[in-house]
Amino acid sequence: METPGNLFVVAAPSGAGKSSLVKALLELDSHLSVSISHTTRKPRGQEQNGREYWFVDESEFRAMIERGEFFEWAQVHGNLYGTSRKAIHERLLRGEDVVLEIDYQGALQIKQLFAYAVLIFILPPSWDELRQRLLRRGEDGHDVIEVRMQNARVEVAQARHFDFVIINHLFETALFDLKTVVHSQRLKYVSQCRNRSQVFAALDLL
Ligand SMILES: Nc1nc2c(ncn2[C@@H]2O[C@H](COP(=O)(O)OP(=O)(O)O)[C@@H](O)[C@H]2O)c(=O)[nH]1
Ligand SMILES: Nc1ncnc2c1ncn2[C@@H]1O[C@H](COP(=O)(O)OP(=O)(O)O)[C@@H](O)[C@H]1O
Repeated sequence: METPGNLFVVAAPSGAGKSSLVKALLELDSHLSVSISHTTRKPRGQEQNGREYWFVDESEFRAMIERGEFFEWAQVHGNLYGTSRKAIHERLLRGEDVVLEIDYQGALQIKQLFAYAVLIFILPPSWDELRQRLLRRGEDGHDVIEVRMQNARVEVAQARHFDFVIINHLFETALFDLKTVVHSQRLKYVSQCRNRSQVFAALDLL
């Protein structure tokens, strides 16, 4: 089999710019694909089932948990989110690089399963700017934004557990930083092959 691909995990408080950065990165990097999570959150205006997320109801999500279909899952801002095995495992086995856009709880679970995963945390330049971005995005109501601002304090405190922290002040600078992290990990590829194969063997993925 091929050597498993690189696994990048990007987490951030809501509104920091994580989705925008990952989208821009994917446009620049054809070797990278993004994992589509399952969520019980309702779709926003332009979101499509199977593109941003797989939108499911809570009973379906809980049945997937029971069947052991998730590598990780967590409750975030009152909704359930999870990365299905199906979403990433075949692609990693084919040697493709995969990026997960998930919260810090999921990121830490992934690190337990895949020690070689690279954890990247995106910070906003300030609390004020974070609120402005949530308001400008115009997708969430006042109450939802307040919950996200409160949760952001807890989330940002977790940044120290991550391998890299990128401040998204100027978008192009943050994108450059993200690209650099991805490229540097690829340069380490050869030295990590053995460890990666061992993890996959231990998880019965080979
Ligand atoms: N643990 C976990 N968190 C996820 C997953 N998918 C998305 N999230 C996180 O859930 C949070 C809310 O995501 P979303 O509702 O899209 O809001 P947004 O971050 O404001 O765009 C974000 O921190 C996401 O990174 C997943 O599969 N697992
Ligand atoms: N560096 C930046 N400067 C100004 N606005 C930004 C920057 N990065 C992202 N944004 C904007 O902030 C809002 C939130 O970004 P988004 O990518 O949806 O965040 P997240 O996925 O972290 O919740 C969007 O309207 C986006 O266009």
